[in-house]
Amino acid sequence: MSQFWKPGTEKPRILDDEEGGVLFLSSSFSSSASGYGFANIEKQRQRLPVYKYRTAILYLVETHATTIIVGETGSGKTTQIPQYLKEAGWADGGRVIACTQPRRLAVQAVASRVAEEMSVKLGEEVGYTIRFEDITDADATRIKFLTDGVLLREMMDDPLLTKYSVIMVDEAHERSISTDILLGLLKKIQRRRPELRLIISSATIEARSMSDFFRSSKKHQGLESEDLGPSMEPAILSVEGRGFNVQIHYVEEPVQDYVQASVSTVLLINDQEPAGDILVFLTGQDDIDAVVKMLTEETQNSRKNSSGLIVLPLYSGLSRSEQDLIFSPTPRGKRKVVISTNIAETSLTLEGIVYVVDSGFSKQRFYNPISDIENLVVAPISKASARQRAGRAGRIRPGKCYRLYTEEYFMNEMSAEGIPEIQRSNLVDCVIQLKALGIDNILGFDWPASPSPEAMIRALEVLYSLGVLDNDAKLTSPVGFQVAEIPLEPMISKMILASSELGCSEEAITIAAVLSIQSIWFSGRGVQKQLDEAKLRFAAAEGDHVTFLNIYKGFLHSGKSSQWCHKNFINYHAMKKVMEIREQLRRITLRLGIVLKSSEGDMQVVRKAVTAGFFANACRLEPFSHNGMYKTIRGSQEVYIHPSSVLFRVNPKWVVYHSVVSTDRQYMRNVITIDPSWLTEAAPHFYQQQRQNPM
Ligand SMILES: Nc1ncnc2c1ncn2[C@@H]1O[C@H](COP(=O)(O)OP(=O)(O)OP(=O)(O)O)[C@@H](O)[C@H]1O
Repeated sequence: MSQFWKPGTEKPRILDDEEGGVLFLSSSFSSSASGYGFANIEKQRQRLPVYKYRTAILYLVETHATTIIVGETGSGKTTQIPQYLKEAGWADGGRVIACTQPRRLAVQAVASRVAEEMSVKLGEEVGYTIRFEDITDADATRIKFLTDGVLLREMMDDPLLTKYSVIMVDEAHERSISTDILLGLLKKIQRRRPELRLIISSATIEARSMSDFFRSSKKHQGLESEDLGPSMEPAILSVEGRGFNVQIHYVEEPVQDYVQASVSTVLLINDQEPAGDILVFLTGQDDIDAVVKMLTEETQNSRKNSSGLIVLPLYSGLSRSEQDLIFSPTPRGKRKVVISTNIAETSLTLEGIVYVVDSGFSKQRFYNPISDIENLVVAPISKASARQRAGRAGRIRPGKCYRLYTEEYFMNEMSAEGIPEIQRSNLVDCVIQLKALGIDNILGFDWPASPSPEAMIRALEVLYSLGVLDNDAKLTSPVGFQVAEIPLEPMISKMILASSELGCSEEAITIAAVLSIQSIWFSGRGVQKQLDEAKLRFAAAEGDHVTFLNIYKGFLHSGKSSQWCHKNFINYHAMKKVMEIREQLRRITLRLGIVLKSSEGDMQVVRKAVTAGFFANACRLEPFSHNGMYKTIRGSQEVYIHPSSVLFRVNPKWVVYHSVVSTDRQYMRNVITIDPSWLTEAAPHFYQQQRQNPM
């Protein structure tokens, strides 16, 4: 491999020695630990770098309201600290220790691991909660893993999060939108509950700014403690040492096509490297499915070595059984290749992984408040992400990471850290959550990183037009509160509420369930023709949402058959997930007093309901356009119908879309035809200007 790859020279450091006030201890894996597997879990726990800091961590948590822990990936922060806290009595007297993660998959995986380490049944003493899945026991659970989004939702019922004694916000360096909102709110809660302990754990050196963030509040509020309570000054602890050594290799020349390059790299590793599974980081379902297909063909074409490859995709929305395959042990003589989005980037330990292939890209959200479009864009990752990705190779033995970019690029061009999600997202969701928690002055909210005022104003405007906020920017009753209560994007929730009045709530919850997952279609290179033919069998002239209803009906008719899905190029596991989510939504809507009713085939009301939620995403086909160019009504942005839509090349005059992805152009995904008069009916305020200037 040496003619394509060269070993890297970088020696990453965790924290600057010059940083004052940082408590340093030193630890690393002992060399004897580098074997394959340990005698038992307890020994394994004690060999993690974080173990040497156990006493220090417990001391700091006891004496400080906020402790910031910085440690490299694999040092044991996530799995060990909650257990140390439990052992030290922080879960006594019915109290609960919470540990948040930005990603659902990480929550499930880490909870399973901790339950295993503690020899308890998952869902009892150790449990987890993610959206649409609660594996906890209200009486028994003492350590609870949950997504940061779920903890935010819990605040709606219990604003001071009274059942928690310690909340550990893990992977804070990822700066997910929910983590940032959570940090702002936790800071507020601490003022009311000084006994609550916070642990902010991060893999990068942002500790200093995080500490300033928590420090400023106490000083401002004059809450510097004078009694015997914990110090309000945040403590910072740097856990040195990480998992096993990971050798980094870079390409010598930039690669043109990372999909092709990932395939060749996997095959090269398979040909030339000893046993060990491979984890490949790509950007989304499309390129993952393409690589899975190319590698699967390779194994079937009986290349001498590649027949032993087990190729598995990994992206959000996989079913439990598909996930289990990823985590299950690799059979003897085989090599697993997991092709993943960045959901495997943090907190996951996939036991057999020895090799990581990093494309250097991920799909990221970028919102432009001027055009009012939130794009999902394939963009370069940051150094922090690259290190996390490499870290997946050194979890239980030494590993290697192959970066599909040059060392020079890594050193000189890659940004150190990503932009916090809150500064590149549409804020509709975030505003409604804060409003539901009674935070009225959103512009004045204490953010770890301030979102742009333009994005905030746009969000307030959309929520006002959705009927969720009133003239005083307070949640309306009942619509605003109901929208906040449904754990979906506010526009989808509004569609469901509108459907109740229009008599098509059965259809609306089906559409909502399908929109909540990535795609129900099977995809992959080389099957486009069959896929297009399959789509035609269900395609509805009204657009994708009605097509989803046809598919759902067909699936039910088939007796929810996997063969039926296979024959029609529909992803069976995705359909099972749709059924699960739909069932949950049915329960939630019933609780909210929404009467479930079918429109019995009247698709006009269904389209009206979609418009009532998604009016802000309305577009008109440009007159005389020969290439299917649309312009958004608000913002006048150029957009096109995505080739995956049943309306691709049909190009009806008026449409609303669910989301936009950017590749060579801005493409609308999930598109439905509308009558423009419904827009002014649904959102008179929003379309005021267009009325003055007739459409
Ligand atoms: N499911 C598992 N099977 C085997 N070992 C595991 C498992 N989960 C964790 N470990 C071991 O525990 C170590 C520490 O994992 P942990 O997730 O606590 O680290 P971390 O410091 O939080 O890293 P990250 O920032 O990547 O989450 C792993 O490197 C691995 O050696």
